[in-house]
Amino acid sequence: MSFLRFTWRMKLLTGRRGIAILYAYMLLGLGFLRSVTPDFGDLASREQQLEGTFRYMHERLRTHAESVAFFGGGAREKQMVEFKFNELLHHSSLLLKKKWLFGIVDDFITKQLPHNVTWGLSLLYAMEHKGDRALTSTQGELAHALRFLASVVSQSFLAFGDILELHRKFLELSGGINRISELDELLDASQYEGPSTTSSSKLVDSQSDGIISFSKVDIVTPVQKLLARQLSCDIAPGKSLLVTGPNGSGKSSVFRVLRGLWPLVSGRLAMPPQQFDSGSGCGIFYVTQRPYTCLGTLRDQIIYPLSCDEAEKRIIHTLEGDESATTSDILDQHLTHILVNVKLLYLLEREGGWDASQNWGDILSLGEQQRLGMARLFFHKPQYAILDECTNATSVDVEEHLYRLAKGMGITFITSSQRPALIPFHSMELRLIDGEGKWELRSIKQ
Ligand SMILES: Nc1ncnc2c1ncn2[C@@H]1O[C@H](COP(=O)(O)OP(=O)(O)OP(=O)(O)O)[C@@H](O)[C@H]1O
Repeated sequence: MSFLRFTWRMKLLTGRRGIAILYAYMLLGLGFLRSVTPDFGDLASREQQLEGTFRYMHERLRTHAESVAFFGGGAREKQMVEFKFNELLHHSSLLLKKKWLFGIVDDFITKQLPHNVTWGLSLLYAMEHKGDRALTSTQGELAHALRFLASVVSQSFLAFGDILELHRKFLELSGGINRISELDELLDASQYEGPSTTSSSKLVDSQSDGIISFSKVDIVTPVQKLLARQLSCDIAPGKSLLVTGPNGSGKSSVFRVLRGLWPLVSGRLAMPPQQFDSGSGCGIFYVTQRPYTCLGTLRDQIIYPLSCDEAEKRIIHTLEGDESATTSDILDQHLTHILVNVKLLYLLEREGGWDASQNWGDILSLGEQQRLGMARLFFHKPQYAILDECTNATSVDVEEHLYRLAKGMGITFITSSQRPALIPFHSMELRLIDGEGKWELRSIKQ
C-alpha cells in the first residue's frame, strides 16, 4: 500500500519519466550489485573454519606441551601452526580486500549515484513546472535550503558519532595492546628463566663418552617439593636402567630433569650430545605412556617430530633401497617394515594407506597408540630411549617382543615400569622409595 502511495507521490513530483528512471535504476542497480557480490557467506564460513582449526591446534599444543617438549617437537609444531596461521591470514586479507572493493561499488551504486540521479530528477521536476517562474524559483530555493539543512544535520550527527566512537575504539585497541605486551613480557621472561637455559648452563657435558650421569642431583618439583635427594647414577650404553617406585614418587620427574624441562637446582648432569630440536638422529628419545599423536597422516605419526621432507632426507642417508624407487617409496617401505614389527600393519589397510589423515588420538586404542609410539622409537633409533610406562597397555608378550626388538637395535632404555616381565631387559634398578627424597640403586643379575 505504502509502495503504491510512494509511486503515486513520485509521479506527481517527477512525472512518468521520473518514475520510470527511478525504478529502472533500482532494478539495474540491484541486478548489478547481485551479480558482483562475492559469496560472503561461504567466505565467512571458511574463515570461521580456519580460525577454529588454528585455535584447536593451540589448545591441543597446550594440552600436550610436555610430550611435545620431550620429543623436541617444538620446531615441527611451530611449522604446522604457522602454516595454518598463514592460511588464515591469507584468507582473512582476501576477505577484507573483497569487502573493501565491494563496499566501494556498493557505496557508489546505492549512495553516490542515486544522489546524482536525485538531482537529475529535481531538474526534471523544475523543467516540467517552468510556467510560473517566480513560483518555481521559490520552490527551487526552498528545496535547495531543505536539502542543504538535511545534509548539514546528517553530516554533523555522523561526525559527532565518530567522535563518540573514538573512546570505545580506543578501549578496544588498548585491550588488545595490553594482551600483546603481556605476551611479550612472558616471552622475554621465558628466555631468561626457561628450564633449558637454567639447567644447560650447569649440566650438559656432551663429551661424556656416551654416558648419562647424574651426580648428586636433587630432583625438585616446581613447587619445591624434594622427590630424590642427591641422586647419583651412571647409565652407560648397553646398561639399561629400570626406574621403579610408588605412584607420585617422582619417576617421571627424573626424566623431566634429564630432558631439561625442570631446572637442575643442584648437582651435575652429563649426557651425550643430542639434537632434540632438529628431531633427527637424536641421542635420547622419549616415549610417553599415552604417545602424543600429532595432526596429520599415518606416516606423520611415525616420523614425528620430523616433517616428511626431513624424514626422506634422513632415510636416504641411512638406508640403501632399490635404485629405481623414489625416496618417498623407500621411506614408505621402511615404515611398512616398522609397522610389521610393532604388529600394526592392519592399520595401513584399514585406514587407507600412509596418507590417511585421522584424529589418531581418538580412533586408536591406547594399546595401538603405544605400539605406534614404539614404531616412532624404531624409526628414530636413538642411542637412549626413555620409556615412561609406554607399553603398559599392551599384552606382556607384545611388550617383551617390543623390548627385544629395541634391544636388538642397540637402544639402551631408561624405563619407568611396574611390570616384572621387563626386569630382565635392564642392568640396574633405581627405586624411588617414598617420594620424599629416599632412593636406592641396585644392579640386576642377568
Ligand atoms: N608440574 C608440576 N608441578 C608441581 N608438582 C608436580 C608437577 N608435576 C608433578 N608434580 C608432583 O611431583 C610428584 C611426582 O610426580 P611424577 O609424575 O614424577 O610421579 P610418578 O612417580 O611418575 O607417578 P606415576 O607412577 O603415577 O606415573 C607428584 O607428587 C606430583 O604431584
